[in-house]
Amino acid sequence: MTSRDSSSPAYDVDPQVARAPKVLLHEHLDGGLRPATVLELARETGYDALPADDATDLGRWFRESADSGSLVRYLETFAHTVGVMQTPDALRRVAREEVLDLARDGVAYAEIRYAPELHLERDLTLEEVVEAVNEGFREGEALAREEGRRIRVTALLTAMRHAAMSREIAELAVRYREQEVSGFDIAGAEAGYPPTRHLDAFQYLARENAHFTIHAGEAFGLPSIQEALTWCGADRLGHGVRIVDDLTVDGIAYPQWAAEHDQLPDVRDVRLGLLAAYVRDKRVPLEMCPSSNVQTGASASIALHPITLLKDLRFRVTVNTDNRLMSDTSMGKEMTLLVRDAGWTMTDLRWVTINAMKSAFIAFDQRLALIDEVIKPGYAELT
Ligand SMILES: O=c1[nH]cnc2c1ncn2[C@H]1C[C@H](O)[C@@H](CO)O1
Ligand SMILES: [Zn+2]
Repeated sequence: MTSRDSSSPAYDVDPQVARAPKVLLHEHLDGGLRPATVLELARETGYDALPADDATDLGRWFRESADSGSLVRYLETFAHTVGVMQTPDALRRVAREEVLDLARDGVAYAEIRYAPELHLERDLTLEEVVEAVNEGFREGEALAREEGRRIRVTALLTAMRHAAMSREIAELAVRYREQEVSGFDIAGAEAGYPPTRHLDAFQYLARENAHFTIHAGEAFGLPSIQEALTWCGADRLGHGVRIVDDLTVDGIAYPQWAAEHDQLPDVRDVRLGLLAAYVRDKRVPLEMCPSSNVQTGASASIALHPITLLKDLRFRVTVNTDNRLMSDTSMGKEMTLLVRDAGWTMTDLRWVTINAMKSAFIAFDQRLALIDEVIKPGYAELT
């Protein structure tokens, strides 16, 4: 059984983790709605296909449906969030609330991604979608400031890997680069849709000196990671968890070793293949999302999630939520789980937070300022 035990008791965010400044590089706008907002927007916009009519039941439905052990089935749940995000007001509200929720979770900097092409059912233009979301992000930042919380959010524009709009979306991202759109991504079902399908978009972005990340090494293994990095030139990997397929433990391929052991290996027994060594040597940021991976079957549990091994091997690991609604999670919860189930310390959390800030798509001086003025002092205050 690879899916998460959905009957496990609710747990609280560790109080010290709650106070720590956080950086989030991998969160989907359409995966982070409040259940009550999904219900209200459905009512307002006439969307009548929701599977529950009460916020608690709906939240549970999303989490349990996403607990399928399959990325493809996990992605089916997005029909209901995307379904209610088809008007400027709805997009603005969702964006505003997400920023506020992240700020309350202690997030100081976030890159939130979404696929503009999924929000055209009611004749919005791609530009109208981006502008509505941007307005919501700015409103969310202002509301957070009123609560005494400082957060900055930039957008990543995603193209769906099964579709054929990546070049257009890449151009859109470049057009809005001065308006807090910091990069580009491809997402959706991975198997059967290799990153090189979108080479034209990536080569365009490279010519424009623009940044992009690619969902790779989540539901499909090393060839996807190899293509994303060496053919497409991705700055970061979305998930990248399957890079462990290129490790050996005592001469045994890691997946086989892991199937036979109920623990993580000693790092001294681990050897890196050429691709894994390349990822570590080049400091390629891995946008890892532990709970999401347990739900889609990429990892058996948080305790056995490769993020801990990769951290101990000093890969450039970052911790992310992916989809707070589908995983019933937050940055505080992901970090608490790593402390509780995988033995992480506050020093580890500080390290991955600085890793994430270094790997963000905003300008170097701005990243440095957040590290020196927010993250380091924030962690110093915890002790
Ligand atoms: O973890 C994921 N892997 C691949 N695609 C994903 C994941 N989470 C969300 N998506 C898809 C579904 C959304 O509708 C889309 C844009 O945010 O991205
Ligand atoms: Zn994702």
